[in-house]
Amino acid sequence: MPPVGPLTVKNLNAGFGRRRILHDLSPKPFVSGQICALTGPNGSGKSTFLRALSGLIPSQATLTLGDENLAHLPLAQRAQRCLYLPQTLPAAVQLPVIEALMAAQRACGPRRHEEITISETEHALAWLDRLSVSHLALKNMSTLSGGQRQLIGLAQALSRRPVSLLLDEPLSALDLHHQFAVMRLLQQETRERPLITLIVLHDLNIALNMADRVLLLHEGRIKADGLPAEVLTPEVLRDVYRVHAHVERGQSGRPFIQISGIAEKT
Ligand SMILES: Nc1ncnc2c1ncn2[C@@H]1O[C@H](COP(=O)(O)OP(=O)(O)OP(=O)(O)O)[C@@H](O)[C@H]1O
Repeated sequence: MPPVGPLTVKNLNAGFGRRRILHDLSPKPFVSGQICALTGPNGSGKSTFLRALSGLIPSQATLTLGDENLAHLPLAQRAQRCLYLPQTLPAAVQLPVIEALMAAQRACGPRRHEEITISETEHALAWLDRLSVSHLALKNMSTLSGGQRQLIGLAQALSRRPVSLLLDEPLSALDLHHQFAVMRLLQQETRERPLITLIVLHDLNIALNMADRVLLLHEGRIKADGLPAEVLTPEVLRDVYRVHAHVERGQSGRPFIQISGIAEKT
C-alpha cells in the first residue's frame, strides 16, 4: 500500500453534554510508518481523543487524512480509515475465533457474506499465528480470557486493512510475552504497510523504547509531543504524574524510568 496521510488534527474540541474534555488540541501531524504512544494520567482524555478521531463521538475539529476531509466522510468510511480498537471487546460473541476473524476481513471489503474462500481462511490463520494464538482458532469467542480476547481483537483490527490504527490500551490484559510480541508486530506492520498507529499506553517504559513519538495529555490538553526521550523527562513525570522519577540506562543501553516516590501536589 502506498504511504497515506498524514492524519492532521487541528483545534479538536470534544466532550460529553456540556462538559468539555478536550480543549483545542492541535498535535503535530501523525505520519504513516510511525507509532505514536498516547499517554497521560487516568481521565486525561486519551480514549476520548481516539474516539473523536474515528467519529464515534462528536467533536469540533479540522481533521484530514492526506487530502481527504474526514468530516465529509460517512461515519462507516471514517471509522474504516481511522480504525478504533476499544480496550475491551464484548464477551458474549457466540462465534468460533476463526469465523470472527473472517467476518472482520469481510466487513472491510466488497466480498459478500457467503463467499468464504480458502485464502480468507489462510489469511485469518496467518494472523493468529503471528500473534502466537493459533491454538484458539476453533474456540468460541465467548470462552476466551480477557487477554485472549484482546489479541483476537487486535488480529481483527489488523486484518481489516486500516490506514490508521487507533488502539486503546491494547496491552492492558496481556502477559509480558504477548506485550512484547504485539509491540514488535505493530512496529513491523506500521513500517511495512505503512500505517499511522496511535496507541494508548500506560507503561511508559514501553512507550520510551518502542514508540517513535509520545503525545502526552494532561487534563484534556497537550502537555508534550515529540520524541519519547524528550517528552518523558523527570520534570514532566513530576508535573503530570506527580512522581519522583529518573531515567536510567540498562546494560543494553536502553533507557528505563525508575520511580522513587510520590511528589506532593504543587
Ligand atoms: N461516556 C461518557 N460520559 C461522560 N463522561 C465521560 C464519558 N466517557 C468519558 N468521560 C469522562 O471524560 C474524561 C476523559 O475520559 P477518557 O476515558 O477519555 O480518559 P482516559 O485518559 O482514556 O482515561 P484512562 O487512562 O483512565 O482510561 C473523564 O473525566 C471521564 O469521566
